[in-house]
Amino acid sequence: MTGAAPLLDVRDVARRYGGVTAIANVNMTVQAGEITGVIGPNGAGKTTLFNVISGFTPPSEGQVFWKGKPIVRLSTHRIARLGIGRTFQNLRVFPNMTVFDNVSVGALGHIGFPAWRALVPGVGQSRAQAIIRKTWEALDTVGLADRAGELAANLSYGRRRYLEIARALATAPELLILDEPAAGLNDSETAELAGLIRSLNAGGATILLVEHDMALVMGVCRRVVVLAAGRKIADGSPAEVQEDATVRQAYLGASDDGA
Ligand SMILES: Nc1ncnc2c1ncn2[C@@H]1O[C@H](COP(=O)(O)OP(=O)(O)OP(=O)(O)O)[C@@H](O)[C@H]1O
Repeated sequence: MTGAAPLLDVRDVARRYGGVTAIANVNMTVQAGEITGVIGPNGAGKTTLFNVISGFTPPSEGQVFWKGKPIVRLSTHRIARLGIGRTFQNLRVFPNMTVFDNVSVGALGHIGFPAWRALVPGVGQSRAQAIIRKTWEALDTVGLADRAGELAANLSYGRRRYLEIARALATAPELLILDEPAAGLNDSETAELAGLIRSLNAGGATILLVEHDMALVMGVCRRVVVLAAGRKIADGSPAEVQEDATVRQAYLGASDDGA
């Protein structure tokens, strides 16, 4: 643990859906510059935690601080603009739009482009240029620049995962939240993804990663938080959590943990 103030600080967060407690008493921090993993058996509450952090779900209890400021109850849009970008477990690619347009949607949401601005000479133009620049940068980072003009429907499943990452990158996130980015990828694609995650991190992005692929998590994360049945049961280095008896039990006890 470093003594520096965390970039993200999740405090005593709970989220209930009627009688179902998806997560409870969850505390965790993310330090700037780190790659932090969140693992846990199916239904452990990982996606719910990500949804709370990114504003897609309000917590029933608790607070989330971004650079020391509370962010719960801010809109997803505001949270994205503060610097938290995310991908989704289920791909949200628009198949009938080009690769470029799929990504520019992310840049547009971040930079903003109210319609009236397009009518003001100079103003509209500079915004449009910023959107185009951010879009190309993001496509370049994930290696999809040469396919910018193709329909997203033409991309393989693995490349669509990269497209989703590019869209999140186009919002210029300081914290990039990746929700099961390796789902559906084969071994070589997953190894390539590990390289991309490391290079994004080397380029300055702080990363929060939910994954079932243990080799990926243990290979790229410096810290791993383990959830089981909505509670945090471990938080430490990959070696520490792998040796943790409670973690082993949680996985052994899970009928289908996918790990
Ligand atoms: N909108 C919702 N309404 C009701 N229950 C929900 C809702 N979202 C999540 N839950 C429940 O909360 C619990 C945690 O779900 P969540 O999807 O966060 O787990 P997870 O760890 O991401 O699972 P997986 O690895 O299968 O994606 C589950 O019991 C789930 O059924």
